[in-house]
Amino acid sequence: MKRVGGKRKQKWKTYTYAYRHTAVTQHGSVYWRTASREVLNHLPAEQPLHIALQTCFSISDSPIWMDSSTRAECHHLEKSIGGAQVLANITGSRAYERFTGNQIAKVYKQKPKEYSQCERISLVSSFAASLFIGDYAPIDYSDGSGMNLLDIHKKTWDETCLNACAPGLKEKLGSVVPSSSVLGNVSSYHVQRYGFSPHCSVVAFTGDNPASLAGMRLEEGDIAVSLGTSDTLFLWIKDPTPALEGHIFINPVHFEDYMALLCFKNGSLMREKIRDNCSSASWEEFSNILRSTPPGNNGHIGFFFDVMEITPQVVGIHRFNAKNQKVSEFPQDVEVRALIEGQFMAKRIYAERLGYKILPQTKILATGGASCNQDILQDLHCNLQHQLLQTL
Ligand SMILES: Nc1ncnc2c1ncn2[C@@H]1O[C@H](COP(=O)(O)OP(=O)(O)O)[C@@H](O)[C@H]1O
Ligand SMILES: O=C(CO)[C@@H](O)[C@H](O)COP(=O)(O)O
Repeated sequence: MKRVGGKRKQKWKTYTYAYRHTAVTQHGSVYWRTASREVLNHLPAEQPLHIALQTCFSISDSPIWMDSSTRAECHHLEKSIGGAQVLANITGSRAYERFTGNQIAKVYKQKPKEYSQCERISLVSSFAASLFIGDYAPIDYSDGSGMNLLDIHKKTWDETCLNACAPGLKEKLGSVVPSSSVLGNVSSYHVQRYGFSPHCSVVAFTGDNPASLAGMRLEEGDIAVSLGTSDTLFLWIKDPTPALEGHIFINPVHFEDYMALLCFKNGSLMREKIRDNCSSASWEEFSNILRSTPPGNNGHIGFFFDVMEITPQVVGIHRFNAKNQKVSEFPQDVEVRALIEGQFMAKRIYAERLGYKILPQTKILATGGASCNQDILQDLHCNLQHQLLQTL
């Protein structure tokens, strides 16, 4: 809403903001082929985007956050900057395989021709914004913090990190802007083809986790848990202390502040696997089991990492009985409870290890696909032992 008119004659004029649907997966990268800007600037209203843009990408399979094949590039980046902690102090995170700088370094190494044919690299968020404004959209501070390239204090690209990843990267990345920046109006393509108002403003797009922090109106002291494909835990902080575990991003609401985030890769896909094995592929049955088994699981505990976990870096399924003996399987109902309790216990332990305090007044807010499941939420509540608000 924007107020127009003088003090006496106040009117409120409503603008449509293409703002609500800006939450996209973090860390993924899109490689625009040379001369694509021209195409983007003059999209023909009679063509769908996938036809109009079909020649615009120099890499056809864009890497996404689930890729963990860049260990060598991570080592190289940390070595170039003086170590993992130095990198974390500058960019908010030690080198992570899914972080975009390392993904770009791999593209440059394995596909140098395609890299040189690329004039612009977008994140998934700035890519989506580009489609709306009909031009290359800048990367926003918050999502840009998930690249191992941005100095989160100076809010500029770090030259040493850029040079360690690939040549000519600064030009290909363009500028970075605060996450709440208005980028411009929606392009004529959207006005003509989809009937958008030509006055519709486009705000910078950002990653799903920063957008959740903004959308959930998180206050200092609150903790948010996202139960999507990945599980994440994040909070609003003022004084960042980057560590070798977890991430610090620039805050999407107040860019002088920060957000701390922990990411767990074995989230919903792991729960789906146990649901399929132990509760006839039914969430209802899964919930029945959670309701009919006691908190604490009579001392049985399990850690389930189907794929290499991010926090902590381990893989495999590890079950322990009440006598703390490692066992190879559990009865199905014990397995379901062990999974959920193990996942939420890990969140609490890792959050506390990083110094995040869960106080009596702390609100725990849950979002993401699995937050529609009251029984999973109940367990989250038991494990974090505080007031729980479900927001989406
Ligand atoms: N009733 C439910 N109980 C538990 N998990 C659910 C339920 N419904 C959906 N989910 C999970 O939500 C996940 C999708 O979450 P979502 O936030 O949409 O994903 P993303 O983070 O990729 O956008 C699915 O993988 C599914 O396992
Ligand atoms: O890698 C991270 C956060 O650092 C993930 O949380 C991605 O942002 C993907 O999220 P979903 O697929 O779970 O939405």
